Amino acid sequence: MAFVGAIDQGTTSTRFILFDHKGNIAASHQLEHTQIYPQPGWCQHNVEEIWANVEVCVKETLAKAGNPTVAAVGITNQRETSVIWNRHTGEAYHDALVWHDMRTADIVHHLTHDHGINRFRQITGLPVATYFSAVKIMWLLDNVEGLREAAEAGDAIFGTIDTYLLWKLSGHTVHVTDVSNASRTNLMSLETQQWDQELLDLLNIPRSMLPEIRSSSEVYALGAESGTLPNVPISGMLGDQQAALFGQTCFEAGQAKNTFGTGCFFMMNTGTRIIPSSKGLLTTVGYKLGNEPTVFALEGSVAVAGQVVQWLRDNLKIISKASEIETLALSVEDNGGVFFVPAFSGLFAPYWRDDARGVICGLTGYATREHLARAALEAVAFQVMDVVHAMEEEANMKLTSLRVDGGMTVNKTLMQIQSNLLNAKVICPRVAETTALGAAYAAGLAVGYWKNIDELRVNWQIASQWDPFMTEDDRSKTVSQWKKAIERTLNWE
Ligand SMILES: Nc1ncnc2c1ncn2[C@@H]1O[C@H](COP(=O)(O)OP(=O)(O)O)[C@@H](O)[C@H]1O
Ligand SMILES: O=P(O)(O)OC[C@H](O)CO
Repeated sequence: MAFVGAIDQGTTSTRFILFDHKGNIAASHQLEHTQIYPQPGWCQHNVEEIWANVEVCVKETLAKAGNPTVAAVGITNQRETSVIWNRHTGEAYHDALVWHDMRTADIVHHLTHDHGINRFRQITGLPVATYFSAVKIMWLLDNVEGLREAAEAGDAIFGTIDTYLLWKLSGHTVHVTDVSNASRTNLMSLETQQWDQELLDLLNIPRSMLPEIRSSSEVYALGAESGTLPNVPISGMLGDQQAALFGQTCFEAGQAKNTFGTGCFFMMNTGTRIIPSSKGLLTTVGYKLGNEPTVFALEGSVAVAGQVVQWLRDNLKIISKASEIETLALSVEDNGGVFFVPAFSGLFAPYWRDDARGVICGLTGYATREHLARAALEAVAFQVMDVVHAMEEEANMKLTSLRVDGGMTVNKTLMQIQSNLLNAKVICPRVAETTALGAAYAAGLAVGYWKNIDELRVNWQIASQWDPFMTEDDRSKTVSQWKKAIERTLNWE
């Protein structure tokens, strides 16, 4: 029996998962990698460590499954995270700058002041922010000695993590990205789906260092003969949030999902229409299957979700493992008046305020670590509520149900809080690994393992569902306190 594999290279960990034709998981292996924090607000990853983890995850998964036939492999990845390496030696010039790294705040202020953000939004669908790759490339070119010269000479090449992994898997030959990842760089025109020369000139980024932009589902390369996936077609690439949208089979305009991982990412399929946002959402590429028309999406990105649980564990040490947050939160009736806005990387959608910093407010002598744990979970749900409300205003509709996935969905208390705040059903599918599944689907479609998307629709089934129970009065009181807490984060930096 043949399987389709997916490499899911996330912010905190890397997985390789084998799926069968029904979308069931046959085997998987996962490894965490080091988060390097050289200064407050900075975060970088060692791409050699990530690549080593990919190789181990692939080997271990294949061994667990008894070394089966692999029909195709897809790649899905933390998006925007940027690395530049030497095309001859393969060595990275610097650790990858992670999507939530804020070292580029000055570049952003300069660009916003001098050029305004509207031109970027018009062309790429994104505001100028520390989040996207363009300013990370500029920082690397300006701060790593000799790098600009190497880039201009054609020796240094850029990639998001999809591109880097494909380049490694192909035996250092193929330098390609997919249109969903390219749409997160702030350098790609949504209209042409090519790099935009006006923006490249403005930012002084040499075009020759950028990968070729291709669809999300086609054979890009065969795994190198000497590698861990010899001659296996690498035939799907999607940014991880777009992969989750695809894995959740949100194929129709209006269908939406929210992924609860390190951050939270709400995304709604908008069909073949590019819908500009006036409410602080991102207009982005959903996916493109081979030669079919590109499908677009609107996204609400929240920088800190599961990361706040890691922070309570690693920095405050009030829990020793992530699951303990639920036990603590459940041991109190409510948040005891405590509100926690984890604006560790400023605030992303719908606010886009890099001057914001985290606050814990409403503290009295009554507050305990249990209340803080509850406030942390509520913060995740409030942030998702904010982006959903922005989407509802933008699209003039009310969301009645939300498909969810990601590592935090094991937390049933969070799912119930989310349902209450949204006043909508929250639905978790049978296969919770929707990100990897989406990449596997893209890869399998390209090689005919699945014939069409109708074959994928039947694989999506409900595993659990949460219905709201909260009075409108209680909801509006707590939401208005959350808004006051948000106000207190602003104008800090
Ligand atoms: N029981 C839990 N309750 C709350 N958060 C959890 C729980 N288990 C894991 N998490 C959080 O989920 C996140 C991992 O989710 P995952 O989808 O694997 O993230 P990513 O793809 O961003 O690496 C971590 O930030 C972790 O703190
Ligand atoms: O790896 P995740 O799940 O934290 O996702 C990160 C996003 O792709 C950042 O845009």
